[in-house]
Amino acid sequence: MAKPKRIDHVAIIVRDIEQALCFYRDTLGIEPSEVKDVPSEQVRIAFLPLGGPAGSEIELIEPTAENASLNRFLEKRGEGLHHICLEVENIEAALTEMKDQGVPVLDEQPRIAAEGRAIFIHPKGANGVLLELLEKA
Ligand SMILES: CC[C@H](C(=O)O)C(=O)SCCNC(=O)CCNC(=O)[C@H](O)C(C)(C)COP(=O)(O)OP(=O)(O)OC[C@H]1O[C@@H](n2cnc3c(N)ncnc32)[C@H](O)[C@@H]1OP(=O)(O)O
Ligand SMILES: [Co+2]
Repeated sequence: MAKPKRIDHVAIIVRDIEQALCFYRDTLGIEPSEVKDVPSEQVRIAFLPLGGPAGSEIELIEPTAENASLNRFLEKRGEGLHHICLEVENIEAALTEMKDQGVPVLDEQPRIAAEGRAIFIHPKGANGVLLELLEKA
């Protein structure tokens, strides 16, 4: 069983990363390790690490204009929790296991994520929460 090892990140969708950093960095005091564009996902991401190497991250995601799905999310629901990412040992094994169990996965193959390879599970298969399973690079 491809049991997840740990929470890798909790992703919060925002309209403007710089504005969101006024709270997460300047008020809460969590220094971003990196802010970068991930063109394959049409997003800009800020990583806010907590708890050292074995810890987790808050991931602020800002969709680019082209990302219809995430912009629809912002229109419908506003800013807020977007997905939770769980680290797995082997992403191919996790994908096979999810498909064998009839879980609605959004990927036929693992996709390139910011820090490894990932698959997504549709919220309808995970009690209303979008789940990302990630094998770290
Ligand atoms: C991988 C790179 C990076 C990293 O960590 O390294 C990232 O994490 S990038 C993150 C951005 N990428 C993704 O989110 C990829 C996976 N997501 C998708 O494929 C879509 O967003 C999807 C399929 C979850 C929803 O897209 P769709 O076009 O089907 O959206 P709809 O507007 O039609 O919504 C359908 C239905 O689902 C609800 N919904 C949508 N998003 C979420 C969500 N994040 N959490 C919970 N529920 C969600 C939406 O409200 C609709 O429900 P309804 O009751 O009909 O209103
Ligand atoms: Co993510």
